[in-house]
Amino acid sequence: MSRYAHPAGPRHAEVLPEENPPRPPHDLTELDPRVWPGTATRVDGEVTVGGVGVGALAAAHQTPLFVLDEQDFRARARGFRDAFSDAEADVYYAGKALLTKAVARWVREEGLKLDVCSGGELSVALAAGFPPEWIGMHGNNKSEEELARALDVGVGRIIVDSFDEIERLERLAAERERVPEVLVRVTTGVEAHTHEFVATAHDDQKFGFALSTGAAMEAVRRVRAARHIALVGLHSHIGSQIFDTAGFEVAARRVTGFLARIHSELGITLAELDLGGGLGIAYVAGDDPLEPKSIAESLLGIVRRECASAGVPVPRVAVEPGRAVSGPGGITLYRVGTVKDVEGIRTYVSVDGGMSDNIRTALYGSEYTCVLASRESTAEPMLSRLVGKHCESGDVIVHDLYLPADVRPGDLVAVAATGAYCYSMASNYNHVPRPALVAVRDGSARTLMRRETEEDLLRLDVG
Ligand SMILES: Cc1ncc(COP(=O)(O)O)c(C=O)c1O
Ligand SMILES: N[C@@H](CCCC[NH3+])C(=O)O
Repeated sequence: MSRYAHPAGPRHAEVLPEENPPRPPHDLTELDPRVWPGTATRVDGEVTVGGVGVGALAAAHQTPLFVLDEQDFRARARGFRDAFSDAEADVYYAGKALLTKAVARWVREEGLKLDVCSGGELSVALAAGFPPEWIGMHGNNKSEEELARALDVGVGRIIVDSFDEIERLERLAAERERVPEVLVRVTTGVEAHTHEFVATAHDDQKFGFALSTGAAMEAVRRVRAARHIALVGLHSHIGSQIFDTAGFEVAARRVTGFLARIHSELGITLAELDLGGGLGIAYVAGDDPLEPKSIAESLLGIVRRECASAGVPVPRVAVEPGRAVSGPGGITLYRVGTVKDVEGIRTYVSVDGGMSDNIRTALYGSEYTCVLASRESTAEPMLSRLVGKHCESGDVIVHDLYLPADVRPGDLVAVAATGAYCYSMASNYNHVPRPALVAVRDGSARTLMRRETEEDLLRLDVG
């Protein structure tokens, strides 16, 4: 049974009073600028992004289609760089959110560094000509091959995450007569206000060394004792899609306090403090993300104050935003295939993608905004569920949304804020080829990732 009742629409006359339904928006055609890419607008009723209409995009590149507003991406990258420029802090774009060769080049051109967390992400960065010394390498279980490659290409820094890794890195570095710079990843015990799957600073999880158990201090000691590893700093990342400053602030205070403790107990001055990523973005109306400038002021202020009161030099600060750079500029276009009214319950609008191009709804219960994009309609709002084509009833893209009641097969719908963690988490479930990713700018579209074909899928099947 539905959780929601439709207030008035013809398709949902029966009222299911378990909970209040979401209210229909005043205007189903509106593109809320907080949620949609900077250049998104309607022209003669059709949604356009980067000056290109969705109809033309779908005709040229088929659907589903990831569309990325290059101007929006670059502006957000610059926004972070500028927000942290006073302190000469480093901004590392977290490539896990979305990484292609073109994206890596934009990141470089906008003056950001790059955080990678696998050999695959590292290869994309290197293939794009990204300077290795501007790359930070993450991962809680980096393989020998990944660490060896990071050393061989000379990545700027490695963030160590386990005692096994410290030993492994020391051995690999000694074999190569190299001395990589490392940061120790610390878990500060902060309970970030976000989905439990994306919170990363509480003690009971796989990342980092806990401050509370003494593991973090032990890691610092071991790295110091290792002859082929240079300890340059500490790293803390509390989680992702976070809206309130409190979690960031408490973590910054604790990790700076730890830096001061290292200074007083071990006589070591650490030069770098990386406070990770995690800034939330607006997925639906009412989401109220923090501005890079305000978070920069608050974090830098805390680090300076804590250092001053402990009498330690202020370290160079780094942050690692991913979602907040690539998320808002991306949309996904789908073509409606079937519209099924489940009498008295709701209407299921099925599109030609689903959980293989957006797993976030199924995985985290994420919310999204979706509009009819190929045309405007004055039909009344119909409470709908946007679902995919996969063989899974949890294959939902948007649980509850209002679409015009005349939505029909052939229409294009657009889902907003899919630039982060959608393409990068895409799969081939049900042997569905992954969509193309195109960048739009100044009226033209450029393919960044071509659509996968069935031949691509069969190529791997060598049995
Ligand atoms: C270590 C680290 N840095 C940065 C990020 C980027 O996070 P976000 O995309 O939320 O900014 C993540 C992902 O949560 C992460 O694990
Ligand atoms: N993949 C997650 C965020 C995790 C980021 C990596 N630590 C998301 O879509 O929200």
